[in-house]
Amino acid sequence: MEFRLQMIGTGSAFAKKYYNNNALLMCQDRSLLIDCGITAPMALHEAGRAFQQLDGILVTHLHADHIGGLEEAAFVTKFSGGRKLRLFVPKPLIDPLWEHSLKAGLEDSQFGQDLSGYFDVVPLYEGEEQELLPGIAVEILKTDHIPNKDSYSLLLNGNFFYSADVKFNAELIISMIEEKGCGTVLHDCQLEGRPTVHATLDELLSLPAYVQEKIMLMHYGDNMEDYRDRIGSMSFIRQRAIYHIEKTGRIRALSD
Ligand SMILES: Nc1ccn([C@@H]2O[C@@H]3COP(=O)(O)O[C@H]3[C@H]2O)c(=O)n1
Ligand SMILES: [Zn+2]
Ligand SMILES: [Zn+2]
Repeated sequence: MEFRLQMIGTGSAFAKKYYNNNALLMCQDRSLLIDCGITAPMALHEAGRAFQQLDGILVTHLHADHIGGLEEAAFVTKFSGGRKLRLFVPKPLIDPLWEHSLKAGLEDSQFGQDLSGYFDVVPLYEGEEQELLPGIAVEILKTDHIPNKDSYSLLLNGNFFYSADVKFNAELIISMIEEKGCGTVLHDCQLEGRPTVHATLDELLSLPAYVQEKIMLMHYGDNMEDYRDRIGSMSFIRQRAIYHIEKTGRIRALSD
């Protein structure tokens, strides 16, 4: 199935010019947010949308640029009288998301003793393709980001790879293209400095050109424009532009 994608933010964790790297997926009249960082409430608002209009939110890992907006999402949907949002969470992250991130703000003896007080929680499991919206399915892939912290990349509709936050892993990227037949790899990117917890630009530039051609870079720093001519055969995905994802997993811009 085809779908549309709009990055409401494309910035690295501490970027100021770009919002947190969070993605809106749209299919028919439904929409789902991949990650909901600190800046997501403002970024969604600027994209002309509100949490109450979403059909769900998916969480890839527990850094604040990916979950820091969930308290607002919970409160505004809970008290707007609308329906609960579906919250798609890899199973191992469900308890820590509540206990270590959201409980302090959301625990309420009347309204919320756990995540289910605010969201319809849908656990995601490795090795299973699960439907997020009619027309959009996901398989979560546990990937390496921070030692001993669970973090997941996403394979959407079997042929669109969304890295979320991950260290460079050439085998993973190449297998997504060669074995899964991915039309697009949307990858996080640390533009400068030595490798720490993200793929660096230099590491991604070590990939063969036919692989780079399928890579779009996200989660970049405020100085992204300085790198426009230094990204080989890759390209940058643009904040707030709307893209069409074809049945083949290939991406094409629909708007600026
Ligand atoms: N071991 C770590 C852990 C975190 N960090 C920085 O903190 C950010 C948290 O969000 P992120 O998007 O995963 O990017 C992380 C690094 O910039 C880092 O540089 N090294
Ligand atoms: Zn991040
Ligand atoms: Zn992270």
